[in-house]
Order: sequence, then C-alpha cells, then structure tokens
Amino acid sequence: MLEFQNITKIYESKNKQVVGVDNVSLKINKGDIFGIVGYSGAGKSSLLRCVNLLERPSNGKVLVDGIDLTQLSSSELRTARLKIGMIFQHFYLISQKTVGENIAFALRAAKTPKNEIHKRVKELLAMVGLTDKEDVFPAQLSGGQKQRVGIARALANNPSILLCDEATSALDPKTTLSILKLLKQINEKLGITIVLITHEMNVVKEICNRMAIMQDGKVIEEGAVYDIFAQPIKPLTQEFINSVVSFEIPDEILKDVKGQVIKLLFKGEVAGEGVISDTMQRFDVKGNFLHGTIEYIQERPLGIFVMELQGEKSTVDEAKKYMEQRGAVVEVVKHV
Ligand SMILES: Nc1ncnc2c1ncn2[C@@H]1O[C@H](COP(=O)(O)OP(=O)(O)OP(=O)(O)O)[C@@H](O)[C@H]1O
Repeated sequence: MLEFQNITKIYESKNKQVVGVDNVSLKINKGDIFGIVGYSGAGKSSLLRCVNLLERPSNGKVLVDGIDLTQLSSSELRTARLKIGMIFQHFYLISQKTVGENIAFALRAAKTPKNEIHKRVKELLAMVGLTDKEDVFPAQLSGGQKQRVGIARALANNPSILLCDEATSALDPKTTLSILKLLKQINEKLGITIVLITHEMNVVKEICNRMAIMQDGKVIEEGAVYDIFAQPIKPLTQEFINSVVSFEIPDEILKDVKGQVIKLLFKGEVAGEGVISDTMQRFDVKGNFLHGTIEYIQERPLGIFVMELQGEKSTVDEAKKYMEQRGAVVEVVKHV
C-alpha cells in the first residue's frame, strides 16, 4: 500500500515560494490503478515525484507498505527505489544504446548477476511484445514501441509500484489504447500497483479503478472512478467528466422545453428504460427523451438519460420519487 500523509512540496525560486503540493493525504491500495487528474500546474508531477523522492516533500510522509521513505538513509532509499518503476511522457531512453542494452542498464544498476541479465532482458521484451527489437536503437522505433521499452526497463527489477508520468500524452489515440492495455495486463498479471498522472479523462476511464482530482496543489475530490463518473461533485471534476461523457443539453434546446427537465442515472444493472416506461404507465405524466446513453466504466454500465416531464407538479414529484425507489439517481436540470 502507498500512502501520502500531509504531503506539502514548496519550491523556492528567486526569493519566491511556489506551493507545488498543498497538504495532500491519499491512500492507494495494493493492486489499484490510480489516476491523478488535473490541469497543467495542478501539482500532479510534484506529487508523483514524491513517491520515489525524485522530489523530496517539504513536509509529510510517503509510506510504502508502512515504511516512511523520507526517513530512509540514502543506501536504504536506493534499495527502496528499485521497487518503484517509472515511465515518462518522453521515454528517456539512452539513444546510443540498443533496446536490449537500455533494459540491461537498469538490471546492472540493481546488481543483477551478469549471467542472468540476458535471460531477463529477453523475458521483459517478450512481456512488452518487442521480442524482435533487442538489437535496434531507440531512433528506429515508433513512439509506442519506445514506451514499451520504457515499460520493460521500469519492470526490470520486479517493482511493486509503477509510476506513469503522462505516459501516453505523446502518443496517438490508437497507440495510447495499446499502451493502456499493456499496463492493465501488467497490473493484472504481476499485481503491480500503478499510479498514473494525466490530463486526459479517457485514460482514466479506460484503465483506472480509483482516481483523485488535483487543483492548486490540493486533492479536491477522490474515489472510485465509477462513482466519480456517475456523480462528480466539484465543478472542476464535472468539467473533466464532461470532456469524455457529456450530459449537457444545449441552452437553446432547454429554452424551448415546457416541462421539468431531469437527469436520471442508473448505476450497474438497473435497467433504466424499464423503470422509465413503468413510471410513464403508472403516473399521469408525459415524458420526452432529450438525451440517452449507456456508458461502460470499468466494464460496468452507467445509464444516463435526460428527459422532460410534463404534468401536474405533484404527479411529477411522485413519479420522480417512484424512479428513485427503483434505483435511479434523479437530478433536476430545469425547474418549470
Ligand atoms: N522545480 C520547480 N521549481 C519551481 N516551481 C516548480 C518546480 N516544479 C514545479 N513547480 C511549480 O509547482 C506547481 C505544480 O507543478 P507540477 O509540475 O507538479 O504540476 P502538474 O500538474 O504536473 O503540471 P504539468 O502537467 O504541466 O506538469 C506549478 O506552479 C509549477 O510551476
């Protein structure tokens, strides 16, 4: 388990202090794929770099399996860091070394016995699907292949945590998906906890099970990805969710709608259409669909409907209550 306890990172620059991370406490469970989301300057990189103390926090503790890394001696920290792999947006491969040598470099740094290195390099290349690229140089690889080498290098010493710093931001959407798939496989097969930072909600939607949203150095919202997608609380979180799953109805359409407009959420297996049609039969209200979609988040369906309800106010209220009893989350978008 990885835990940040009251982490603050202050940068001193030109007689000025910049707060990169502001008193963040977070728990990341073993086996999580945890996404940290925020706009540029929110403090994501600063926080991620506190995990392996690439940035030393100005205050607070970083606990990995209960051990506070900030209290370790430099040799203890070197050993602890071997169990924390990291990949980067711009890969940082050594251009004069072949793919195989880039990976072997990480193994040598961890004092792996010489006679085991080549076997391990081959294993790692097979794991990331680059068996035939051992002897080529990074310049001969595509961006996605370079990131695969970065992943192989990060996994060389069997880490328990993998940190991903905007790992797919330099890649096209199709390559991004293939790298995310690989990361998910690694998480499932090897049980490695993954912490990734990104400004792309699609990345989070694709592979993360839990997430935190950062703004001005603080974590403003955190929880299960499914729950946050279903009911984001903070306006910034809503903005990020809307970038991938838009529930907004344009004002021009709302303006012409006569009845009350409601948003209905049906989580998991609750069959939204069935509940809505039962409601229309039971109550003297007329419903018009303005929007309807089923999103799959973490392979779990989330039904989202926006509809206009026309009828007596008391009947409309009863109809909404009935839908809530049947498992819907009802939110009024526009009162009559
Ligand atoms: N080495 C540094 N010296 C001074 N200020 C820094 C340093 N690194 C980061 N900062 C400041 O700390 C704040 C948080 O930056 P950080 O890079 O962690 O944010 P971020 O969310 O990762 O943004 P980005 O996605 O652009 O990297 C910003 O105001 C930034 O200017």
